Amino acid sequence: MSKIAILAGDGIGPEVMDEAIKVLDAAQKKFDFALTYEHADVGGIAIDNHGEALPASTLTLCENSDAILFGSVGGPKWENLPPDQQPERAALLPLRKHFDLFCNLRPARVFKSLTGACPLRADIIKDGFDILCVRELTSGIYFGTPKGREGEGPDERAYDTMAYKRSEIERISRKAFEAARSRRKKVTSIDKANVLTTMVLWREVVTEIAKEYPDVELAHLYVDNATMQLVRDPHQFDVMLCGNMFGDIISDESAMLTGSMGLLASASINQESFGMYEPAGGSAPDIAGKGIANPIAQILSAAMMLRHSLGLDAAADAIDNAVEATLDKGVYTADIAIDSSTAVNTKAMGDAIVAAL
Ligand SMILES: NC(=O)C1=CN([C@@H]2O[C@H](COP(=O)(O)OP(=O)(O)OC[C@H]3O[C@@H](n4cnc5c(N)ncnc54)[C@H](O)[C@@H]3O)[C@@H](O)[C@H]2O)C=CC1
Ligand SMILES: CC(C)CC(=O)C(=O)O
Ligand SMILES: [Mg+2]
Repeated sequence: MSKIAILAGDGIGPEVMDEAIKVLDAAQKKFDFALTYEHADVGGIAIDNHGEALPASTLTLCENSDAILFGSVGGPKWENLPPDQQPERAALLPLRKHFDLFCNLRPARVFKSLTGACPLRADIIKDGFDILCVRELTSGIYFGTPKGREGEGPDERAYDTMAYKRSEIERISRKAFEAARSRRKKVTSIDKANVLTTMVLWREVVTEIAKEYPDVELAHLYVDNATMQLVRDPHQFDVMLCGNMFGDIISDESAMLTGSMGLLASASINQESFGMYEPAGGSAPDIAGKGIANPIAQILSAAMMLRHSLGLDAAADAIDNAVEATLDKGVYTADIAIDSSTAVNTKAMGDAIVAAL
């Protein structure tokens, strides 16, 4: 019996989480394993209910669980709080840091039946694409110190620090090369070594680690070129190895290439394979409460949880296949439907995936 901490969070989080739990329930019946769920507040809802974005009780629940299934946090209601009290900075980043979830895996591939939802020309995606963004998640500019704000008037200034330790680059690089070994054996490291000293070290260390993996090809790209190459020819990429901020940006871009932000799952894992599983997108305040969000990113994140933290590969594969079969049947939420009059809602998409499973 594995215990799952369910942190649905804000905006569309609870809506898509309900569907992921439905799919996990169906997978348990089919594959004969047992999960227990315990729900806790995180993010804006936790600020409203407990006065802080990451209550101690939520953190304790996560510590006592086998994995965390996370929705999303943040939204306009909490945007005017002091920055260090806002859901993203006071809950999401501390959770990642607390559990040392340095390895963020964000797989983006175009489903055959969704090539029409990809914003690229048909001739560019005729060969499809299958990219794994391996993003460093607990360091870089999101965590570097000092960060702050000082002075006033025209001299007022604000600053953040981008810093990486050699050991941090080494461990995420190894994850990228290991992942590439079971894929198409190519790592493209994304940096800005022509301008940033941190990225000079990044490139040096990635190049050194590559020597441990002579069977894997290594290429380096500056991030500006990489974002351009991604829309010019996504098929050229296998594993994209990125620091925290560049991976954040590249993964949103690759999500849209698959057809929608609502399709991109992610796993945030530590060295012991403990993980938090979360859609790559956010709380989507523009569609929250309407019941129309695409639950697939949350459902595929749940599948990643079964695979990476619970060793239930067959069940994870079955969920992946059920999602693909559902899309093949032409069941689309509004974000991926070419003809919006045929779009189904969040719940109907979840039901269709359960039926396919
Ligand atoms: N992991 C997390 O909890 C994250 C939280 N955020 C927070 O979420 C809030 C909104 O951020 P945005 O920049 O608007 O990014 P967002 O990812 O929430 O939304 C961007 C666009 O993608 C669409 N979208 C996202 N998920 C979707 C889904 N499942 N189905 C259909 N459409 C979907 C939204 O409707 C919106 O048009 C902010 O407070 C932000 O800080 C943003 C990213 C990650
Ligand atoms: C608070 C942000 C770092 C969350 C985000 O945009 C992400 O992880 O993709
Ligand atoms: Mg992001």
